[in-house]
Amino acid sequence: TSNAEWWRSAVVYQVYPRSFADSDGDGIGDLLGIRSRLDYLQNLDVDVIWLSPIYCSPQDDNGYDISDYEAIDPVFGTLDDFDNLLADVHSRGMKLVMDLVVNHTSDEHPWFVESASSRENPKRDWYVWRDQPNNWESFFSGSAWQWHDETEQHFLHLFSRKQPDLNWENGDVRQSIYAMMRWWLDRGVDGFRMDVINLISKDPGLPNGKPIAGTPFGDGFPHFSYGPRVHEYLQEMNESVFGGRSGTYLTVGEMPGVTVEQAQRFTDPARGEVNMVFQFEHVGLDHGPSGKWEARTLDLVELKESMAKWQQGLGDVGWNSLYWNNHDQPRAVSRFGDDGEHREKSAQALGAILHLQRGTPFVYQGEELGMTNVHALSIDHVSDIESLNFYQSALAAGTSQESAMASIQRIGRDNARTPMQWGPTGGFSDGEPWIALNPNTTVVNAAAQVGVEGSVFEFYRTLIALRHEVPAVVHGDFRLVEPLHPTLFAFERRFSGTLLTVAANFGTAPLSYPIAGEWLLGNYEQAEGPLRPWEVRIYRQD
Ligand SMILES: O=C(CO[C@H]1O[C@H](CO)[C@@H](O)[C@H](O)[C@H]1O)[C@@H](O)[C@H](O)[C@H](O)CO
Repeated sequence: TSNAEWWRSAVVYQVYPRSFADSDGDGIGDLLGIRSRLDYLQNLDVDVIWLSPIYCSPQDDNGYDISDYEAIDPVFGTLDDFDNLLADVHSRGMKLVMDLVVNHTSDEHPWFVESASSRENPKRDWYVWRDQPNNWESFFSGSAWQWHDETEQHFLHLFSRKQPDLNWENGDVRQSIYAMMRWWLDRGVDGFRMDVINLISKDPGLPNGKPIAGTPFGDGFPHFSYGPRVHEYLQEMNESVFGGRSGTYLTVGEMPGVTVEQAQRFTDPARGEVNMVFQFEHVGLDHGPSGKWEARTLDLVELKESMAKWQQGLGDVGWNSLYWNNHDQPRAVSRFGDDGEHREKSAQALGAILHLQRGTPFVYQGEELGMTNVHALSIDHVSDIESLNFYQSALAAGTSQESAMASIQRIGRDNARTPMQWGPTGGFSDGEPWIALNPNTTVVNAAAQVGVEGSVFEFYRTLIALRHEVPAVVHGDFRLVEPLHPTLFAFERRFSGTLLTVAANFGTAPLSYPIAGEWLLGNYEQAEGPLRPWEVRIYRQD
């Protein structure tokens, strides 16, 4: 890999600052807390740290509603704390990527305050105002439009009412965002994770979406998820922000609904847009017809088919990001594995299946420990705006509290946001955490795993070492084997004479699958014979 494309052989660790490590006992994680845990991340040997938003924000959506892009929210610390953290990260040979949230701002951002002050304000056109709303629904339930009494118009917010969408058609908006990004690059950051960046271009005229049965809304998604100018904007951004700079940066675009064909265009290096995208196909396979809140049984054959399609689809052009979970998705081991009897083995099997694929793996904080979903006892324990809005609208639509709570317990975002489990009593904070600790911290915690052979942590450390040492892990092409097998997930990676074979048993019934070559790694002690419950084996042939 040329240095220019260092991100192809990198492993990224996502930190959710609110829940990672609290240094001042206020119950909310912060920058000094993250800094105090850099030994842990260096020991795991990750290459990049992605920080979810730490900017000034009313925290309506936990920081994804920004009121000042060039200031650190005091709850997380100061710009000095940030500079010191960045210097420390760099001195350890790691890199740091910021979260770029520019499809929308907070309604408390001065840009919106000005825009809302009067119809004549020069920044009126920085946002999307209309006399008449269309029928688009917000991602967080309800209409995507909010009436504004003072200026008697509606403004667009695809997410919460406190997250008005920016109007990217306006060149001044774009130039202000590019200047802000350059400001952070000048400060030394190594790239950006770009929030819902495929939503920034809306279809002209903002046409109504196809009506959604049983709701007053229409499906606006096709009209803003791949707008006519999205490629133009990303190329302009790339040129204006990264053009002419000697350094090379990691850019990953979060793109709900993106297809393989679109991703080939977004990540083709020749087009100068982004290095990789977060696609959502595999994290939508257990969504029912009406969306994420309706359960659908996950089928391994479908999961394999989806992953193989993306592996092959971006095999020649472009590049994949690889992830099982993040701060918006439930915990991987609870969703795709078995967080009961086989928690450790299934967490390790999931880790191997993801990290041995072609692309850049993202580890979400706590995934390397096999952290699980938390069984939120009641709506009073829920803090995520998406879940709270869903609960309200579900009850208004006649859903029972039990069934709405069951959906939130299964797939709500708070499952990913409980405090990092550093020790048997938690170790996240000396104060009362902003969100309840998962009581299984007594058994699932870093102190019980770091340096302990056979632990999920040590297994993840070995997977990351494999990517750093074995070129085939980075560059090998991908071939799925036994695609229709209901419990076997197996594939091959080939690169300049090396063949890696990965085979995992996604069940508990013994599964025989003989593999040729030298046994490289597994989550059980080495043994021939059938694969045991949630066993994964990696073999190498040269
Ligand atoms: O697609 C997004 C966008 O998420 C990004 O954008 C959202 C708005 O900024 C923010 O809430 C998320 O935290 C951020 O990652 C999610 O809202 C997703 O659809 C949903 O949460 C899954 O249920």
